Amino acid sequence: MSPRDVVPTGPVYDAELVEDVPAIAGRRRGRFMNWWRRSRRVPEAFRSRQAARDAVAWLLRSPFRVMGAVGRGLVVGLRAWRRWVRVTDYREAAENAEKLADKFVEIRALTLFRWKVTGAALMVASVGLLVADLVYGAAALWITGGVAAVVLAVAGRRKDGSPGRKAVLAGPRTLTWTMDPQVLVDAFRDAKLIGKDESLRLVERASRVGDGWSITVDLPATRKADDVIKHRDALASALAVDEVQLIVERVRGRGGHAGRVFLWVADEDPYAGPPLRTPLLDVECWDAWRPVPFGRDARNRRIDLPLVWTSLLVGAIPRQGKTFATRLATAGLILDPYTQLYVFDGKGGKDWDAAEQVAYRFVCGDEVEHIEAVRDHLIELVAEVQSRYARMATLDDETCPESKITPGISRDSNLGMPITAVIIDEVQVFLENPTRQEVGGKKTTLGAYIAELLAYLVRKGPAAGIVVILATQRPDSNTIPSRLRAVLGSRFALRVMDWRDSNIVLGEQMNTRGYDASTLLPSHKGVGILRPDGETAGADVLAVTVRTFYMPNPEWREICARGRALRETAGTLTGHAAGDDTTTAVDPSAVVKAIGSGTEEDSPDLPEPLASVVEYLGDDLGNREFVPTAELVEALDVEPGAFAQQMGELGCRPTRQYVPGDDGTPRRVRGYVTADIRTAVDDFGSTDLTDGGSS
Ligand SMILES: Nc1ncnc2c1ncn2[C@@H]1O[C@H](COP(=O)(O)OP(=O)(O)OP(=O)(O)O)[C@@H](O)[C@H]1O
Repeated sequence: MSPRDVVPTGPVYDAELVEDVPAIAGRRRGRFMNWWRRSRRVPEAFRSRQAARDAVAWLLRSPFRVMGAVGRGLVVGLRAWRRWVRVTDYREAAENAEKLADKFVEIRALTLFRWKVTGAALMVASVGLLVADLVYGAAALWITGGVAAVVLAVAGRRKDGSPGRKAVLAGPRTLTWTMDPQVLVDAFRDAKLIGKDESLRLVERASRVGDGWSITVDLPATRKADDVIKHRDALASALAVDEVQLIVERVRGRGGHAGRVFLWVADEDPYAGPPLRTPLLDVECWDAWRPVPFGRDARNRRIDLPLVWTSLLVGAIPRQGKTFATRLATAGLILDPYTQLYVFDGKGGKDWDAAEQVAYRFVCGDEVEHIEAVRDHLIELVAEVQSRYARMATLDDETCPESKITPGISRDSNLGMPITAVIIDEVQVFLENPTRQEVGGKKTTLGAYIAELLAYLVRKGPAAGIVVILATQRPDSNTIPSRLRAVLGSRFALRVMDWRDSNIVLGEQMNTRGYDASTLLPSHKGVGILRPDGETAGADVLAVTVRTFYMPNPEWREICARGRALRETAGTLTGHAAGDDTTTAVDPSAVVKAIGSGTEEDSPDLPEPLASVVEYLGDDLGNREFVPTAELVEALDVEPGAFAQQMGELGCRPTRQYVPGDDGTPRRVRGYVTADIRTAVDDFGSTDLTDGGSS
């Protein structure tokens, strides 16, 4: 740089301040916005930015809407006048009665008369306006024009149901219906949830709740809230929002009834955003008897999962958060030092290795020796359940009021009946093992025997303090036999392949009740449908979509380490974690007797669509005589022609029978006699076994 490049400047002082006007203005604006959002004086509805934006848009649009209404009013007025002047009603009546020729002269005279009336009225109006203009000046014309515009705007306002004047709104209607509930009524009609002539009754006005709008409505008499839940996606489509944004719940108990619906429409995807941290990390220990914090629902309410006195099945396709969800439920039990843990991992990765330091029994792997070890531990536990019942019978009524474990019993080390949790990840690895073995003189497979042992523990164990948690990435009917599935109390389905798998996890016909885990988005990791055990949760809702808390490996390890420290302090560290893997000697015949015949071969796989029909009907297969084809086609979501053909090939031919219609009068419909379906199932079973035997 040459000296010529240096430019002379004035003196520069230390700490010279430069007034930053935009920054100050920005700060003031920020302060004002802060005050606006927090002040109690500003109504809740005005605090949201979206509401403010909407109000401004509404204001800006209103002149155009008025002009539009005036234009429509003009057209409506002209049309009405034309009908009147042409005596259209009289003319049509005469035409209908085929007397137009007779009445022609009369109609013509009336038409002429009405034209004259029109002419006279126009003359009077023009003269009146002229006089008013002369006497009162232009103001009279303005006032008359204004009044006429108001009259025309009222006549031309958008009214529902009038042909050609139906509101057509673009984009999401979420905010529109908060101002004009008629839009909500239209959406219900479009979704066919209410009839054309029916309407809704608003129990409460639309209001802001969390990051969304909520409203409670009463359906017309005879319409059911359950149907709205079932057809939630149709309503979401009519409201032009994604179905994950629309929450529909029945209002139950006091103030609720079968036709009262609570709707909540989220501003945006409620399951997006950063993962949620589990509150268990903030506690030193947890009481296993308390429901474990599991996640949050769309409205950000915490969902807790009771585990004692129930069992849990978690199902999902891979990489959706199944192991994470299972570990979350387990974490609550780990943080209770009085809980005994049997941890079996069929995957054999490192997902569960941290639990080894707290587990009473621990198996990780999918080799035969691992599966046999699991079987032996389960046999040990079945014997323990029997022993617990025997010991509870000897306790006095004060310690054990019913034949059920209590918190006091579970923590009394002298009684030796702690809450014992069996956690099995990738349970299909154990249930599908085909190694033949003989149990109680009958031939079976290792997998089938494990299924029987688990079914016993799930059925009989809860009252004796046994909690069974099973997770599988193959929630199909062959993997988890129905006799085991049927007794599992709580269910959690993350995303699965199709509605059948969803029903296998959540329970029969849950898709037809509006709960289908195959509709969850792949991007929603850790989001699933929780169907809590009705007995323990006392929940008002049948099922709820939950975004589980996120507990990655470091936090999981921290919880396990904390669990170990708690057990060391309480002196409850036993079994595998304490380096003791000796299995208690058990009399196998007593176990076989306990689980009953329990060692049946699995029933053969039925071909589709018979398997789905049998699954859909469940107990109804034995209880009902006839099932309409339309019902099956809708429930199974199949193409009617192909369905009838496949059923025919399996020996089920449709017949016609009378069934009660919606209004109670009998209707004759096509359908299948359940006896035929049962015969087809039996026939298939015997053929399959014969084939199997001959091969
Ligand atoms: N609650 C959650 N919030 C956010 N992300 C999650 C949550 N739960 C799980 N995930 C993400 O999903 C991924 C898969 O989770 P996880 O390992 O539990 O799946 P999985 O169903 O057990 O898979 P696999 O069947 O292969 O074992 C995790 O790596 C994690 O990043």
